[in-house]
Amino acid sequence: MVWSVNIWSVVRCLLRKPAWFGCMTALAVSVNLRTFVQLKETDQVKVVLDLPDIKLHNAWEMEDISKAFEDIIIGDLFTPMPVTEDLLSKLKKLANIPEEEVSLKNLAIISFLYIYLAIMSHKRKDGLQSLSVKVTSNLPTGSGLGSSAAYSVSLAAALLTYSGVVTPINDENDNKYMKWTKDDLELINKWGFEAERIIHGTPSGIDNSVSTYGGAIHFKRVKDTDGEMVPQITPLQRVPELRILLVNTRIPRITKILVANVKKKLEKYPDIINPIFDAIDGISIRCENLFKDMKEKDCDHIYREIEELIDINQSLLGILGVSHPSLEQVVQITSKHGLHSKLTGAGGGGCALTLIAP
Ligand SMILES: Nc1ncnc2c1ncn2[C@@H]1O[C@H](COP(=O)(O)OP(=O)(O)O)[C@@H](O)[C@H]1O
Ligand SMILES: C[C@@](O)(CCOP(=O)(O)O)CC(=O)O
Ligand SMILES: [Mg+2]
Repeated sequence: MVWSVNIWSVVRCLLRKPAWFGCMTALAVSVNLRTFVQLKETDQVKVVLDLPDIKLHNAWEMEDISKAFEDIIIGDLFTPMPVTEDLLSKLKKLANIPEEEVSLKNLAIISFLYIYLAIMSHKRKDGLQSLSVKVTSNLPTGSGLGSSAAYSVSLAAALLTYSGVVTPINDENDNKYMKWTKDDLELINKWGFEAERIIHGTPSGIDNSVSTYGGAIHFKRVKDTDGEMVPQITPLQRVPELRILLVNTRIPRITKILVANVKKKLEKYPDIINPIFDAIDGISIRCENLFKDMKEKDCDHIYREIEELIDINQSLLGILGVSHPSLEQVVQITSKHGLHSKLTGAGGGGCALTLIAP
């Protein structure tokens, strides 16, 4: 049986805020770049992970996988157990990955094993089926366009669908891509978030949310009745049609490391960094209000203000240490043509986005 699941991918909001801003506001919009997961039942008595986009092909003997199921219990199917250091060590051991080695390939393997073991452990009473899992994407990986979220959410959706936990719904108007009910999407998003925790360290949840729901969202983490910080996801009422140029500097970077560095800076200079977070929060909120005011005509003054906010945002992200000379070069070059650019995602290289105002 071959399954194929396609999930929206994520391009950063105009005025991005990174994960380290626990309760900050962020706007994120998705574009129609897809990540595809293909599951194939095989008789190889193995679990195969095929990631051609990063030139990775791994296989685990079913015997090792069965042992892992005994040793690695990953909580309840409907409330994913948070990823602990102990769980990560066990997953690294299963994958023969050295404890301290952080690489895109390793993060892809560990996040896959986490999702596979967690979800399939509830299906194994029917006997372990050998599977080949292939992931491909239209998104460049490790480039600040949220490919990790699309990867995490697609794997969650595919394995939850394959194991019968969620059920795709038919949409006669568009049967090109699989769709799910709101409740199923919520569960897919929860698992996607846990996998993002492996890849990002301390993600806010915005990337997996916009990968799951598509469209454009206002994202904020708020305190619930138990005092827990939980994501508050509100679809944006109005997103004007903006023309955005994405430039990929092709400078490789790892979000997990960038996020950790900003966290260190926050711990070292809380009185300096927190006001920067507040400033970027204000930019996101102001931008959302500008979007609401954008009508079909005479938006020049609004575009001018968004361009100014992009410049301020880029400078503030530079202070946080997540720009890069290659990104600054894009800012300089585009500014010579009267255009305004900022980094996307966690920065450090990867992509810059430029607003092409009419
Ligand atoms: N198509 C893909 N194939 C394999 N791995 C992928 C794919 N898309 C994303 N990933 C994984 O997602 C992670 C990308 O990490 P991250 O640093 O967050 O960059 P991004 O800005 O793309 O989200 C890496 O572990 C990468 O291997
Ligand atoms: C860390 C974060 O802010 C940016 C990550 O984006 P990317 O992985 O660089 O595309 C995402 C998040 O808020 O979790
Ligand atoms: Mg990412």
